[in-house]
Amino acid sequence: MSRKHEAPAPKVAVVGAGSWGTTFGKILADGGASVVMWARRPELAAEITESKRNSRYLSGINLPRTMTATTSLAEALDGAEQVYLSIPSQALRENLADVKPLVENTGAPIVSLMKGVEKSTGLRMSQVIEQVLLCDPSRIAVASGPNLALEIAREQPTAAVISSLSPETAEAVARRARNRYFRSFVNTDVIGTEFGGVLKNLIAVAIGIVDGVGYGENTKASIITRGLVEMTDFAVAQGAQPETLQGLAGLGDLIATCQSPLSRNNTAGRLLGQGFGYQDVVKQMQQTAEGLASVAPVLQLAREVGVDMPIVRQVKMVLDGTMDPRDIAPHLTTDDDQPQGERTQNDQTGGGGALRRALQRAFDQFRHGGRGAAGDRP
Ligand SMILES: NC(=O)C1=CN([C@@H]2O[C@H](COP(=O)(O)OP(=O)(O)OC[C@H]3O[C@@H](n4cnc5c(N)ncnc54)[C@H](O)[C@@H]3O)[C@@H](O)[C@H]2O)C=CC1
Ligand SMILES: O=C(CO)COP(=O)(O)O
Repeated sequence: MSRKHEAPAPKVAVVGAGSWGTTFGKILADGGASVVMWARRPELAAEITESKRNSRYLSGINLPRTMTATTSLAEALDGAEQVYLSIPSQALRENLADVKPLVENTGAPIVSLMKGVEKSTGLRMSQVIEQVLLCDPSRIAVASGPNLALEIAREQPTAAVISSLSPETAEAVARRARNRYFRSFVNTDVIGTEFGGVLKNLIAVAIGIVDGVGYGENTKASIITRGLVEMTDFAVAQGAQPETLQGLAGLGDLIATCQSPLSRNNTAGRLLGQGFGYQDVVKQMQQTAEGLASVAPVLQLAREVGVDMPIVRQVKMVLDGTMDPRDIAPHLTTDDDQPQGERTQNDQTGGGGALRRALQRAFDQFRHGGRGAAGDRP
């Protein structure tokens, strides 16, 4: 009996073989793609290719047979239909210089899986990609959401958001990045989607700190709730749509990261709360905790748009060693003695926020041919 001719699996590339890059590679492979990872270390590339394992970052997980890895960036990117980037945010720019000539003429979507801002510039990862690759922003997408790598690697059902200024790009990526345990929604609010991922890390550090101190659920719920207000105020002032912060990339990721011991940001905060200094915490962390490097640039951006972020400010003071971790809670909302309303600063501008949102929405609809921008759409 002759075998039916099957179309070859489309090739996708993932740059960075840490916990998230490898997990995302598995998501893509389980969704039907042929995945080539780029790893820095030859022994890790060999382990992924030959043993279908990444024991350092994903202990106990079997990887699909359609996943391989190489230390050659050219080999990884050659013929890739989509390119996913998953390295620490502070290392993106230097790595993109090598990626640039290999993707210049391909038109393949470039997808950021990262959740940090560049310390030296305050730029989001999609902005760094656009700046270094000099590519059309409609080629760039970002993925975010409540996505703790190890849970997904264990195939626990999870949702994410893929965001791009181009709905077509977002949809193409979302179609590739889905399988029986992973569902991708789409939106066009790149600013909100990216900042959701960056900002929840900072609140997760705060939660870790109060956990380390030994405070309980009231303190943590207060920080999570007021943290979401801070996240929304900040992101909206940067041009995000508030709905995005209520979705998977905001509230969803905030919940997951703040309550999971798997979170590295949460873990780093807990060590700070237990009394370890910043340098000791960095030494003890085996994996990337993006929040630590994002605190200063986020506060700088907040100052520039006149948004107060009391929780993030206190995290910085703990990191700097100028605040005892036990003092973080009394300053939850403000140093001001005056009682404050619970609403966001955005709402307290007497309708200015609503007006800005309406204008932004109208602008986005115009830009995207009458289609709405925000909201996690399946
Ligand atoms: N682990 C998770 O659950 C999730 C992580 N993310 C984001 O994914 C990004 C990557 O994080 P993870 O994979 O978790 O970190 P990780 O610490 O597990 O792995 C980082 C990877 O980057 C490589 N790397 C380190 N420095 C490098 C450099 N200078 N140049 C090139 N490669 C370098 C490491 O060798 C490693 O393969 C971060 O922005 C993180 O916020 C997003 C969602 C979930
Ligand atoms: O982004 C994440 C979950 O969505 C992972 O959080 P951590 O980087 O704190 O581990």
